[in-house]
Amino acid sequence: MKIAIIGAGNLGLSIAKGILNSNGATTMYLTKRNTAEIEEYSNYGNVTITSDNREAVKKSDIIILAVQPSQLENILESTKDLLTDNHVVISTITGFSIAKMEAILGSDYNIIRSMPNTAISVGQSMTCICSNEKGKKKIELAKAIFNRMGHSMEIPETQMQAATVICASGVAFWMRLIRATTQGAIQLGFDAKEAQELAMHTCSGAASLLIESGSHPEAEIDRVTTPKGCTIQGLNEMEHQGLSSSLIQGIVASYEKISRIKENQL
Ligand SMILES: NC(=O)C1=CN([C@@H]2O[C@H](COP(=O)(O)OP(=O)(O)OC[C@H]3O[C@@H](n4cnc5c(N)ncnc54)[C@H](O)[C@@H]3O)[C@@H](O)[C@H]2O)C=CC1
Ligand SMILES: O=C(O)[C@@H]1CCC=N1
Repeated sequence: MKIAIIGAGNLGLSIAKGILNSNGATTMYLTKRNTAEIEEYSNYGNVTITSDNREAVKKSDIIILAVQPSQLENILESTKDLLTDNHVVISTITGFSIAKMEAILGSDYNIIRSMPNTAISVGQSMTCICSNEKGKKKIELAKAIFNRMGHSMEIPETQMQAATVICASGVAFWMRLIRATTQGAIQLGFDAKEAQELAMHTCSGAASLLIESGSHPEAEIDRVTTPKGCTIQGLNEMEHQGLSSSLIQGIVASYEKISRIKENQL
């Protein structure tokens, strides 16, 4: 696959790392206005660093857009004459609807809208995707690309904002939970490094249990909670303090915020 990543910033570079780690591209173009910061990527034999988006589009089949929302329109305008039937345009831009992209490009091109998260750099992103009418036949290709770097799910575009909160912002939410657990572990006597190791591997193991068994979280909780034991004591105290409620309220607040962003109107 010949892949161009237009906008090699935080997310664009995370995607580049994920693709490189999974040997997912025959050639890759990474574009950025000032390329000095990403020169190191040219050490990979198949990667070209450039500030020329037109060259990247011309020489690639899969165009991954990872610029800030305000930069997208100009980029689409300045490259649209190069697009062909073979191109698959994959946007990662938060809040930029397919209708808005079609208003610039027209509806004759394969357009995929995606919401990966930053764990894509380590091959563990939960990525939600949807497409325009024309792009429907490319959804499986897009899923195959993202499945190399984690897990993907096709969703209706109307759920994209909710997916942004749960999957993209979700990385930050889980980080805070891991940090809080780490702080608790330090209070119980572990040093900071040990505490983080215990917290993150326990978190990863808990998620793996659900992924591999397919069981419900409460079923796994029942396996851990000894009657009159320490787990139920801790869990109930967390709930008295509003653990589940604060998480749900935070998720809803995040969703309300993203829903207020003007560009999100479909
Ligand atoms: N799914 C997720 O977890 C996240 C998604 N996002 C979304 O990803 C997009 C990118 O966010 P970040 O990577 O944080 O932004 P960023 O600002 O780090 O990266 C954007 C990059 O685009 C480059 N750029 C600007 N104009 C350009 C042009 N004309 N041609 C080529 N490159 C150009 C900039 O130099 C910069 O390196 C945003 O639209 C944001 O909404 C952002 C953070 C997390
Ligand atoms: O915080 C934000 O608004 C963006 C969208 C998802 C991740 N970062």
